[in-house]
Amino acid sequence: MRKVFRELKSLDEVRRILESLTIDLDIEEISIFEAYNRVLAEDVYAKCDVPPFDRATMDGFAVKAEDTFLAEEDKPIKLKIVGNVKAGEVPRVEVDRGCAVEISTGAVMPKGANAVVMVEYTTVRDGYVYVYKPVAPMENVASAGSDAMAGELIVRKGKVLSAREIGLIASAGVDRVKVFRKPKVAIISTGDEIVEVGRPLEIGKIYDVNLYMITSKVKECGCLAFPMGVVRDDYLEIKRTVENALKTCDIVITTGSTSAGLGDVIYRVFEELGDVFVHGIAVKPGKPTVIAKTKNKVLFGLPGYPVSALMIFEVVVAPFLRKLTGLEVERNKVKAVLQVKTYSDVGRREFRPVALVKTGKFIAYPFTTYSGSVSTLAKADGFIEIPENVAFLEEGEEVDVILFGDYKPSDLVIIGSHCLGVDLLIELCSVDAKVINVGSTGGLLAVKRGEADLAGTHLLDESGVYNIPFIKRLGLKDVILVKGYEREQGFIVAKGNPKGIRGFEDLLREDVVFINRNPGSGTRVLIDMKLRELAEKLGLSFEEIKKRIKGYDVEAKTHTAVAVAVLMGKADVGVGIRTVADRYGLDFIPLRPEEYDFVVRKDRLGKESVKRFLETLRSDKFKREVRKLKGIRVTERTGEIVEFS
Ligand SMILES: Nc1nc2c(c(=O)[nH]1)N[C@H]1C(S)=C(S)[C@@H](COP(=O)(O)OP(=O)(O)OC[C@H]3O[C@@H](n4cnc5c(N)ncnc54)[C@H](O)[C@@H]3O)O[C@H]1N2
Ligand code: MOO
Repeated sequence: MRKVFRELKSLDEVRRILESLTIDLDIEEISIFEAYNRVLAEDVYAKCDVPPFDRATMDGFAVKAEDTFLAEEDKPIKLKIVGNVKAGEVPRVEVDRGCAVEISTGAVMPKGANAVVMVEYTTVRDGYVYVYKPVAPMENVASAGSDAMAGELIVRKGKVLSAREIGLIASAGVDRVKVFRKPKVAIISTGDEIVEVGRPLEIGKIYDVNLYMITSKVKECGCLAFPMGVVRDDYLEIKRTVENALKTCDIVITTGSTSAGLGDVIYRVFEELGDVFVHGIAVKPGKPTVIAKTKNKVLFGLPGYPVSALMIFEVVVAPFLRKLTGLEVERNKVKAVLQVKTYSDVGRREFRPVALVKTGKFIAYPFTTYSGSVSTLAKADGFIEIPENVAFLEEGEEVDVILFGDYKPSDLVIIGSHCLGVDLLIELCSVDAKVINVGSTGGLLAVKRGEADLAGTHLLDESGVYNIPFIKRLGLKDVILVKGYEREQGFIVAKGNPKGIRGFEDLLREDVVFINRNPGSGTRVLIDMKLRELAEKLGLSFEEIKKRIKGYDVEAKTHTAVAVAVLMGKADVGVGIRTVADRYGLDFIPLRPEEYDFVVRKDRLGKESVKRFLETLRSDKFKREVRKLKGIRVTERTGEIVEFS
């Protein structure tokens, strides 16, 4: 019988349990060269005085301070130079009344002297030094032990050693320290479909993401990472690998095979090897997380989806590891304004990756992609937390964004419709650009609000004109349109066009399955325009035509998704750009060119990054390189500025 099954625990409860859990780590002695970011396991005491002697802190003359009291700028006092001491030397002379010894910074103060006059306030003539300014006793002198005294406690046990502590420890003559051993963490990926990067990818397989991603996170938390590779979805194999890992490691992290569909392999393995105390957390993503403990060891079973695995690592595993390694730090947070109304499941705390744009204040763009999207993670600057009892956050609401790392604003912000041509332009102009893909309309609105410097757009109006009607309709002022390039739109079909698709009439055939695009996309406008024309030609209503097309209701959100649907045989035909068809080795039947243009705010035209981007668009280099992306074509209008009122 299972002890627990999907009794979802709240995140707070899971954190509380983990907080009370410790792993005893033994102690090792290491050189201070290796001590950075390690946790001291013993108090460190100074072996000598720091500094070890009274030391001159300035270049000048060691004197008896009382000899200088009457010195004035226009009435210097005169002292006889009786010798000199350099840093590292044992002084061979003493300073008597009326005498001075030339001394360099860091040198031992000669007997009898109690202050140093800086060389700037002296002149030397005929074996005498003339002092123009009095010094007080101990002025420009650091006395022995003033930093630390021999036997003094200088750094306490538990301290995470930074460069500053290591410097202090070195000054006190301590070259080796006792620290806690770094926790050893094994990382295991599971799944029949997962292949280690570097191997060939067969159909149905995907490259491992989690092994590499989680290994990096483990290191970031100051632990020793032991990536153990990919294991098939097989109870015995997974059990054997986890058992093996437990022999040498303190913590084992698996990803995948947590969900009910697979008969809860990880749950069963963990239960066999330890005590499962978390089986499901009321969070999104990452609900199927399993956590168990055995004597002095902890097992984490993270869900397979990379976004889920990473988020659970961030909010559950990382705090636990960082407490062990002493690297615990408050996460960096910024306040931001939420750009769009964001829905969430009530009953689960949701973590939503966001991209940040700074326009005086921070604007947060939530990602709507599902937990499998790895590019989301690379593009996100951080994430927001939506509480369990909240069904949505309003547009404009202030949110806390927990940063993945340090946020650095980009030089160029492009928000709009995704295009491989834009990726190429950015590569060629080598500016630090942030690209947020929210579709053409979203891009125009972002330019209007000033969040984006420019937007890439390809909106076809029913009048047959691209972009300008939309710019006007959406009320964009003080912007210019820069003509971009043409993208060839057409039917994307399987290699060899097995269904013999030639035109929109073919979509009405019984044996043809279509894949549509989302409303609001330029492609959808084109599709509907063509279908209206067809309806007129056949004397049918538009509604009737729509009903007769199999798959009209199935909408893909991107060109790529259309191509993939065709590639996987889910649809026979869709409409998209040639570049994508080409990339997936699919056939392409051209329909008409689409005008992909850039809308730029006038107040950003002087910005270096914007200038570079537009120069690149007009460059010969772009013209040359863009040919490689079949289906994108520069025209004689590329780079032309279109002003309108
Ligand atoms: N019927 C149900 N199905 C699913 C449920 C559920 O409650 N009932 N939960 C869903 C949720 S939520 C999540 S999260 C996942 C968790 O499933 P698993 O932990 O079993 O993960 P897998 O099925 O093995 O993988 C999910 C997904 O991620 C890919 N993956 C796995 N490992 C890796 C890796 N190392 N690198 C890259 N990608 C990886 C895998 O191919 C799958 O596409 O279950 C849902 N289903
Ligand atoms: O728990 Mo899953 O992680 O929602 O995607």
